[in-house]
Amino acid sequence: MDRQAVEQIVEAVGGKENIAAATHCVTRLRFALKDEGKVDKEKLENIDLVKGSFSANGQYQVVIGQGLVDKVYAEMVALTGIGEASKEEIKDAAAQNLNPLQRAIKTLADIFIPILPAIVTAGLLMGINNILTGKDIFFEGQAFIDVYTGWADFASIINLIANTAFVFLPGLIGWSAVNKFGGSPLLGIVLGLMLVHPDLLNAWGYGAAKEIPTWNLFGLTVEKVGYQGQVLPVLLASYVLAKMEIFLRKRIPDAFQLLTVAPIALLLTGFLSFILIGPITFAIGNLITDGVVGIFDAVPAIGGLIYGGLYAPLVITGMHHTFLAVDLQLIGTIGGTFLWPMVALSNIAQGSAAFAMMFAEKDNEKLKGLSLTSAISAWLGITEPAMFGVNLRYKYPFIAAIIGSAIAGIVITLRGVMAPSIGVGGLPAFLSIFTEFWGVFFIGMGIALVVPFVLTFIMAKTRKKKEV
Ligand SMILES: OC[C@H]1O[C@H](O[C@H]2O[C@H](CO)[C@@H](O)[C@H](O)[C@H]2O)[C@H](O)[C@@H](O)[C@@H]1O
Repeated sequence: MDRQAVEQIVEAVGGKENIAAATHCVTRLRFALKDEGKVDKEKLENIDLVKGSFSANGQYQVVIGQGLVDKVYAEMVALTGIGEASKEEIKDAAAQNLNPLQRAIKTLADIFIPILPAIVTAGLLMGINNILTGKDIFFEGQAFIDVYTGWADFASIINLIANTAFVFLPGLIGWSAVNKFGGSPLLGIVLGLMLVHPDLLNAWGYGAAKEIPTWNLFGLTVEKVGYQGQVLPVLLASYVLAKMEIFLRKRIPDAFQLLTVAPIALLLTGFLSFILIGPITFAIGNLITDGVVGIFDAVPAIGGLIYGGLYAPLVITGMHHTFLAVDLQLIGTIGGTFLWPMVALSNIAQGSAAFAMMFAEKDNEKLKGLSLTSAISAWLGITEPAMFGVNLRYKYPFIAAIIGSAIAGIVITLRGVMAPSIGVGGLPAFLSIFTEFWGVFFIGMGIALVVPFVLTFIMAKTRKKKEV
């Protein structure tokens, strides 16, 4: 690790004294600065390690890149004495600068980011299962497991491992949400799993059920159904649980806390969840899903154009993970998401625009190297190095990528491309797309690869001609 470069970063953001707190995500250092006016942006962006920097969501974000950012952060912690505890502090410090809507969006993103690895893994494994069980991939009219029947159970076990994260999704969300709201994560897991308890009628069987089982609470009838695939019930229940736990902890003497806090909080939240929170949020969740599906059904091209085009600008703000909630809700209710395939194509488009810069700016050695490595990263699902390191610096590659991504978005949305899960973005994404949509998805990939490349190259040449 280049210690001197890390020192330069600290200096450029206004010195150790200007850092209220600092943390990092997959690719960026995130600072809560006392005074953002003290940042020397030019000096900062001239440091080799730095791919770009900007202020968003009350944080000053410095793009370093996947893998490296952890090391830079560790070095900075050693250098400045900023403790690991500052991870929470920075969120609080930065949240002070946000309005309530921004804060709600950020909260949602913060809840879904920690569960992303489990979901992406599920998507990748579902992809393997797709290949083994999808018809017409290796043999006409038949799946691989139809011809090699011995592989059927192998595929079945892969599928079981893959969909575990989805079957118990409320458990994962409960853990992350209660943690975010300041309660005990373990209680969050219990709460989430309670909502998908096997004694309840599985939500996925609700529509087909001849009779809905009920509880009778002194005359009040409560449906005995689970909340598989639902996002809102567990989110709101987690909020209630965490706040109740905090309330009780403050009022109950230490000696009685173990005996009282968790049982009371869980019991009350449990009853509230089945009687009120669950049924109400279930209905709201379905309304939101119907709304999103309705828009994409009515005007698919516009939906594709907007989401395909605007996803990359959303990544700039760091708020893109908020949409994971919508993806998961779609997967839980209609069995797949038509939004995430566009995310994957947007990743590819950013990579291609950056890649084109390698040829357009042949004489710029530093840019050439960065173009290639950041393009590869984007093609594998991480776009910040390409966006901040190359495309946004020159602006036109970013615009070219957005155009390519929007066109690809329109094409795949018009054909209703869906994924059973969120998977690894970029080029490997096809694995996580339902196999019947592979053909049109490959066309979308082709557009996302070629259009940004060609447009960037043409724009670069046109600009050069004008300069002469
Ligand atoms: O901010 C990091 C990256 O976040 C997104 O990608 C990650 O989440 C995707 C699901 O939303 C997943 O498919 C991908 O494999 C993950 O890397 C975003 O799409 C990227 O542009 C961004 O770099």
